Amino acid sequence: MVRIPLKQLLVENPQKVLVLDGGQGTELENRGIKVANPVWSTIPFINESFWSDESSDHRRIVKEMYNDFMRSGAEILMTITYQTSFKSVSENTPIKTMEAYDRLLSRIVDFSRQCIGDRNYLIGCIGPWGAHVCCEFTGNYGPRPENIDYYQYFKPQLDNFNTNDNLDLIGFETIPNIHEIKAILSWDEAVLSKPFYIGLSVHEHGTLRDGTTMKEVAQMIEDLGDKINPNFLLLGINCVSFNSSPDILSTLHEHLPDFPLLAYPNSGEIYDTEKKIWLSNTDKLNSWDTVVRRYINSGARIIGGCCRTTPKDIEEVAAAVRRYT
Ligand SMILES: C[S+](C)CC[C@H](N)C(=O)O
Ligand SMILES: N[C@@H](CCS)C(=O)O
Ligand SMILES: [Zn+2]
Repeated sequence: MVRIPLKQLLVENPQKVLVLDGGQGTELENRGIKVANPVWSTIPFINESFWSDESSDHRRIVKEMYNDFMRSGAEILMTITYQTSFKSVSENTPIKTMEAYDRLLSRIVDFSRQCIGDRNYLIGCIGPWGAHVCCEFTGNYGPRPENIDYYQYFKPQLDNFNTNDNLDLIGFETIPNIHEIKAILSWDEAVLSKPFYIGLSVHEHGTLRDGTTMKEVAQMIEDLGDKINPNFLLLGINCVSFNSSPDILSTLHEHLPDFPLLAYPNSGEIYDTEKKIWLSNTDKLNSWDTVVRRYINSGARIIGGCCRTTPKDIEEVAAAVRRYT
C-alpha cells in the first residue's frame, strides 16, 4: 500500500500532523456551483451528465478544487458527501432506491480517489443527522433527541463507506448533539469497521451546540473505557468559530490529554439557515499561524479548514504546520 494506515501513522509518527483540505461545499460555491438546495454540496453528482460527460463543467470544477487544495499542501481530503444521507438524497432527488444510492456513493468515492491520487488520505465525510433539517448549528434535535434512531439514518452511508477500500477514514462531522455522539460511540466494529473520527459542532463560548460541556463529552468517552470501538481514532472540532477554536481545543485536550485531536474551524462567518448564505462576523483576531501553533500544542494531528475556508487558507495552515512540527 502506498499509504501507511492512518492508525499506524498516528501511533508510530507522533510528530506528524496531517494538513486537511478546506470548506468544499463553499469552495464549490465560490467556483459557480449552486449548493443552496436540500442536498447541498451533493448537487453536482446528482446529474447523470457528471458521470457520462468527461468534459462536464461540474466535473472539471470538482477536480480543480481538489487540485488547488493539494497544491496548497493538503494531504488528507474529504469526499463531498456531507449531505448525502439516504434520507436527504431519496427525499430530494430522483435517486430513490438503495441500489441507486449505493451506486452514487461508490461513484463519488472512487472519483474522489482518482482526483487525489494514491498518496493522499481520503475521508468519507458524513454530516450529522441535523444536517438534513439544518440544525447542526443549534443542536436542537427536538424534544426527545435520545429517541432518534441515528443508526437507521446513518446505516446506508456507513455500510457503503465501511466496505470501500478507497477510504482511509470515516469522518462524522459538525455533530452538535450529545445523544448523537453517544449513539455513534455505542456502535462496535461490526457497525463501524473502518477508522473514524468525530468532529464536534461547538458554540463560540465553548459548549456543544446543545449545551453539553467539553468536560462532559470527555467524561462520557472516559466512561466507555474498554468498551470503546478501537476504530475511534480522533476527536475534535469543526465548523466552529475561528477565533475561539484554539481555546475550545485546549479544553478538550485538558480533559483527554492522550487522545489524538483534530481541528478545522470555519472562516468565522455565520450560516443563515433560512437563506443558506454566510453572514460576516467579527474580523479574525488571530492568524492561522497562531491558531495552528495552539492546535498543535493541544495535541491536534489533523488540521485544516471548514466552511468558507479556501485553498489560500490551507496554504497558511500548511506553512504553520511545517513551522511548528
Ligand atoms: C453550511 S453546511 C455545513 C450545512 C448546510 C445545511 N445543512 C443546509 O442544508 O443548508
Ligand atoms: N465538510 C463539509 C462541511 C461541513 S460543515 C464541506 O466541506 O462542505
Ligand atoms: Zn463547515
